[in-house]
Amino acid sequence: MSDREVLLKHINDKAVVRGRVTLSSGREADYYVDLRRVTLDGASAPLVGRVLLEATADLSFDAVGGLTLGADPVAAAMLHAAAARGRALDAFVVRKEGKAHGLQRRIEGPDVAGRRVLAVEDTSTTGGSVLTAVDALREAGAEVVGVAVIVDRGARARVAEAGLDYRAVFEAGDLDV
Ligand SMILES: O=P(O)(O)OC[C@H]1O[C@H](OP(=O)(O)OP(=O)(O)O)[C@H](O)[C@@H]1O
Ligand SMILES: O=C(O)c1cc(=O)[nH]c(=O)[nH]1
Repeated sequence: MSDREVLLKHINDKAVVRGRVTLSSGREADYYVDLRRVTLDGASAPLVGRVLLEATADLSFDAVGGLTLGADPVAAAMLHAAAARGRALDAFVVRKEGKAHGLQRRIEGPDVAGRRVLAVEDTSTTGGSVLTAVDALREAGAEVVGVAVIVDRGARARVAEAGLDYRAVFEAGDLDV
């Protein structure tokens, strides 16, 4: 089985939860994909890193990250998968709000100004979270080369409308829901 096929099995086995749920956007849905149960799972996270590197192999970027919290382990998995291949890839974390103390940074990690970066998410439904990260990155002077997510739940059109290349490893229809 390919990494992508194994990852799909892990998502179906560990992350798909059926039942009425309120989503980040306030919308209601009949299932939830709790990808933190995959991206923070020791057996699954390496697959996430490799599969997302593969899905974005034709894009040129040297830092990856997104809006905390869902994006954080995705970026870390990609960083480690890249390092295992001898590729230098930094990660960053976009805070939901700026920090009032310390260095008051909205984006943590190595500086992104002037760099080509990839914005990631575990899952994207309306695209609101990832586009918030994109806005913060652009404000910080980064060039966002695209958006990559593990599971797309419908954000493709909105992200594309924002002029961004959108890579989703899986669509909702690929899942056992
Ligand atoms: O495309 P959207 O409509 O923005 O929804 C997707 C977002 O919802 C989830 O995060 P959540 O807002 O639950 O926060 P968390 O990452 O802090 O858990 C998920 O990790 C995405 O970030
Ligand atoms: O839209 C969301 O908030 C959302 C959907 C989903 O399936 N999983 C998740 O973590 N967030």
